[in-house]
Amino acid sequence: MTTPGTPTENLHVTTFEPVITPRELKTALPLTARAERTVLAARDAIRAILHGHDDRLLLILGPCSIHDEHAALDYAHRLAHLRERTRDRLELVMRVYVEKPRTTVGWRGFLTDPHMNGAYDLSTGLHRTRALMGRINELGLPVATELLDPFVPQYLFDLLAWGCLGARTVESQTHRVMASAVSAPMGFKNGTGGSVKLAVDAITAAKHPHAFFTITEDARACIVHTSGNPDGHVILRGGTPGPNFDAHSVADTEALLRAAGHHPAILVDCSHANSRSDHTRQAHVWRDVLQQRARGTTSLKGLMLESHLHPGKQPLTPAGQPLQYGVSVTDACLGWTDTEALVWDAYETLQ
Ligand SMILES: O=C[C@H](O)[C@H](O)COP(=O)(O)O
Ligand SMILES: C=C(OP(=O)(O)O)C(=O)O
Repeated sequence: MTTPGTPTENLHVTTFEPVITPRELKTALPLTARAERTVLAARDAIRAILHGHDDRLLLILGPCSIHDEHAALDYAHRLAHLRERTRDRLELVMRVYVEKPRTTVGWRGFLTDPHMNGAYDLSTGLHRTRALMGRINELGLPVATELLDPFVPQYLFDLLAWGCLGARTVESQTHRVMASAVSAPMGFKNGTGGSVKLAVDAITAAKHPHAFFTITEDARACIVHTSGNPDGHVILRGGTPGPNFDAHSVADTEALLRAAGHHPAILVDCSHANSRSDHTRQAHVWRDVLQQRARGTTSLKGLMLESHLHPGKQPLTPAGQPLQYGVSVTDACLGWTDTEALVWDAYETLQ
């Protein structure tokens, strides 16, 4: 649909394109009874871990970004199997990140650009993402993702066990008020500059009631009033000054959370600035945090790992050229063999 030109508006808009409504998408790809059980049980388990009623560890593992459903399901089958074998001590959830926040520009994720060619076929991205998240939940494996576009939750978030605001949006009021409406527990990353206070402020903001513009199930513009999200927690991911997974940083974070009146619940992201963007260093971060937890730091509730079927990353190839199977196209990831070994390390540490 091209835009009518007027002298004062839409000067930089090329097209408006109609999109399916949330209700139509959910009718085409409904939440099945099995998937609903996965979502509800995982949300309860994660809340219990965060609030100290369950002393298992929350592990959020998976690719930096989804770009290929087959590889994602291959990974999901393996993780679902591992989840079953470790569930007495660990709560395993899969990272299904489909919208990527970029520092400047770059591929913006499977939902936004599913053909990876700059066509921005968001309608197909929505369908394929909902289908994929549904199938992963059907395996009994809960889904975690980052909230980026304010309209996307209406289409997908009945399938979500855990959500987060990333380091680039944690200070954004738009995203904080959106988080206040999310039914799942929400993690808040420290800012890219390293400020943990931004994450603590985001927890405070998201815990409060808010009102904001969004769309209904039938895609009518509306104002939604929220009651606030009571399950916010900090994710330490390091920042410009360096990593922040060490015992001092964890103690400082705990103090900030308590001072703001929040339950001290902290996850550590082993990737990003905590690994200095070297995927192989994630193992060191993981083991260090497990040792802190074993020494009695109970505010450490879980870990996040960027992990795929095969280690490393690959550049996006020119159109038509095949990509390597199961290798990240965004941040470098650990491969499956190392991932499995780290999960068993966590299992043994929690003995
Ligand atoms: O997690 C992924 C990346 O770190 C994030 O999307 C930023 O990527 P960029 O700095 O390569 O744009
Ligand atoms: C973008 C991500 O992380 P951060 O917001 O910490 O950079 C991510 O986890 O994919």
